[in-house]
Amino acid sequence: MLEQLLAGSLEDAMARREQRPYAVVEAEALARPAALDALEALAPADHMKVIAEVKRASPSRGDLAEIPEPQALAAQYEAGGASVVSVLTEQRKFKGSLADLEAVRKAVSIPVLRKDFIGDEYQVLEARAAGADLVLLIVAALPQETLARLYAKIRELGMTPLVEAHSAEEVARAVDLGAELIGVNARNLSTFELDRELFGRVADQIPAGVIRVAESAVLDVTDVERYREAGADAVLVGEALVTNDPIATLASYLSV
Ligand SMILES: O=P(O)(O)OC[C@@H](O)[C@@H](O)c1c[nH]c2ccccc12
Repeated sequence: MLEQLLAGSLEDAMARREQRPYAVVEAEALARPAALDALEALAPADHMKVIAEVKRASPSRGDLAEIPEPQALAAQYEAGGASVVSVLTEQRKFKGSLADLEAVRKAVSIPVLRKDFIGDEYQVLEARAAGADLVLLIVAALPQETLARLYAKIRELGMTPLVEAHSAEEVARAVDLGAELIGVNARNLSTFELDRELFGRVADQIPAGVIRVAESAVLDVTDVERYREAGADAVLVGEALVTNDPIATLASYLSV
């Protein structure tokens, strides 16, 4: 499934590239004001930080919410105290788009993450051109050399890579890249199975000074407490925020 998701995102990107060549998007990316400092926004604090996700649907959970105005939801996230807004831009299964990201960028002044299946520099340029400050890199999706190349490209454009792992081996590869922001996804993107204990098992492998994000399967405040006890600096939450009152839900998570 992960291979199909990546192949679909790359195919969609190559279709856009026919319309908007590399050099055009590169010029747009370079003309943007500097990216916001995501490491500062997510720096460890005396409470859990939240990366709040704009997420309409997923292959594992189906349709979640319509979100006709992603910018309005993102503004609520910011008002509710989120540190970063994550925008799913994958179209086929998550029903997102780069237009969502652009709309969100205009509506908030906190850092914005492009969440997609990234495998090519062109997608990184698109992210910056649309106003992203962070880009997700999924270790399981790519060989190490490709990850290193994309990691460097994201940094070169002033953005922060969020490097996502789903096993001890993948955390080691994220650390090898020099990642300063590592996400441990409880959901296996190949099988969609959840492993809620994974974060706790691998957290100690993440060096001091690296920001640790627990991703997926936060359904209530007890999940946030569990991740906090296991050493998470931040949680990345989608479903629980798009299916409940985002402001009240964020308030409860930020009290942890
Ligand atoms: O909706 P949830 O269970 O709160 O999960 C959010 C986020 O972790 C999830 O959307 C996610 C994590 N890694 C990904 C990679 C691709 C697509 C989606 C994701």
